[in-house]
Amino acid sequence: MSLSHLSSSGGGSPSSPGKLKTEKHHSHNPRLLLLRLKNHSSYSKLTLYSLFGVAALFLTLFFLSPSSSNSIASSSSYSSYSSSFRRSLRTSSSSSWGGSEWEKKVRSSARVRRADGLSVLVTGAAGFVGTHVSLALKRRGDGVLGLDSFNDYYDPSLKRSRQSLLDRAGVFVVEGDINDSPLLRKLLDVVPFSHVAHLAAQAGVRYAMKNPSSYVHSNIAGLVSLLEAAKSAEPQPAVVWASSSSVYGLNTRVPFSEAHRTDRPASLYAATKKAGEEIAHTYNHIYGLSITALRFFTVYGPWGRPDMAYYFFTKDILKGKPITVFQAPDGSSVARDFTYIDDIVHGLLAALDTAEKSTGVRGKKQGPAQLRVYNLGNTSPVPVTELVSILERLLKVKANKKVVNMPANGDVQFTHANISLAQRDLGYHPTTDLKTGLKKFVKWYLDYYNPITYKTSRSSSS
Ligand SMILES: O=C(O)[C@H]1O[C@H](OP(=O)(O)OP(=O)(O)OC[C@H]2O[C@@H](n3ccc(=O)[nH]c3=O)[C@H](O)[C@@H]2O)[C@H](O)[C@@H](O)[C@@H]1O
Repeated sequence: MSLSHLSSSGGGSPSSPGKLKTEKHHSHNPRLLLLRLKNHSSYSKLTLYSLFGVAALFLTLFFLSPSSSNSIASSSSYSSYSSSFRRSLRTSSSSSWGGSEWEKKVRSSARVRRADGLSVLVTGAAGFVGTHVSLALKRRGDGVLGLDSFNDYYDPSLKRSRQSLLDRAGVFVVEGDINDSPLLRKLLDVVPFSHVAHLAAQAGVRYAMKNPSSYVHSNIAGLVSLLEAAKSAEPQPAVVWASSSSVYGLNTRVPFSEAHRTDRPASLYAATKKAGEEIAHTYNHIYGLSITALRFFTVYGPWGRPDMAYYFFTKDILKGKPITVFQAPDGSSVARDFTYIDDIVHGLLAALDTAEKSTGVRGKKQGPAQLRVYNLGNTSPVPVTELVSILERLLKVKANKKVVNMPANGDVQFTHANISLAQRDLGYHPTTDLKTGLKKFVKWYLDYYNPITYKTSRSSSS
């Protein structure tokens, strides 16, 4: 239940708008409000009791939380705490941490099990890319600790399923927000991480018009909070983080190279990722943090993100619902350099493996540190119309397509990565074409959701 919902639910019965109005007028007098409520229906009493209940729960949780004493110490960390608290309320999840049992789990998850292995803090570990990266690191014997806020930007039950997968692989995911500075400090204190794979972010290009502040919260404030913790840690970890192909914005030179302009973002999402790259520069420059930004190009695959077109197209095609396919104003299709998750994981692990150590000691730079930016794309753009045709063939269902001109929603018409830099420095060689990758995605999707509609449509068409 959201706080806004709570605040709007106080007062009289929903079926008596007149009474509601009067109560609003006197709502500044709590005694009068109490008296009025006493004479009201049981519905009103219930509402009042639940309000008191939630307030009591809020206070209890606040004072019991291990981070509350730290949080009260400074007003900025207090506001970080309360914002993460609000977020966890919204997701009706608990984000308690601390204690010897908890520290034991943290250490055990982060324990390195191969010679010269890495110990990596993966933020956004229950996210799409975060899950795959955590599993791949764990498989090769690296120590991995996850951090995730489990927010409700998309179905949190999918994140919980990914968490179960991670749990079975021995990866513990701490529940918390990257803006919770005391928590970050604690994690970096308990484990001397060699690397941070920072994948927690507010993703999605078009959603930025609906909820702009969530982008500032996660992609700007959250990144600063993470880098602050990293620069003060002993040792300073090397940071590899997810930037985005969207930073190329209105760039028309193709394929997109790291040397091209990125100062014309087309969406707030892109602007926050671009700002992240500049923020990374300052932390590298002042504190000697080794930082690598990876510009991902429309990553897709099993365990993917339900807010992305390939995912919800699959869902809607199976349900027989119409899908909206964007086209450019001149009638040409929009296209994306769709990149398969396994290729991205290889690129990211190579970025971790080639990251040099940060140079700062006790928050002071001791010498120049590595600062890198790489495109991780597939180098082969595919029109969205073709994406739909592939899905139709794989699902054996015809899509109900509505082709419309691309709305002014922050989307760009075309993306295409030049990956020669990543090829040279990371040995990055994507190997999965869209058809092969979507086949794996569809197989996973049908397995995961086992949709009745799909079974019905197959049996009726055969
Ligand atoms: O490469 C990136 O940097 C970005 O890739 C994706 O963003 P996007 O490429 O817009 O991916 P989708 O939202 O899945 O859209 C894919 C294509 O489908 C099109 N589309 C989307 C939605 C829709 O209803 N119809 C439609 O034709 C879009 O215009 C786009 O060309 C991710 O959502 C971003 O988080 C990520 O940072």
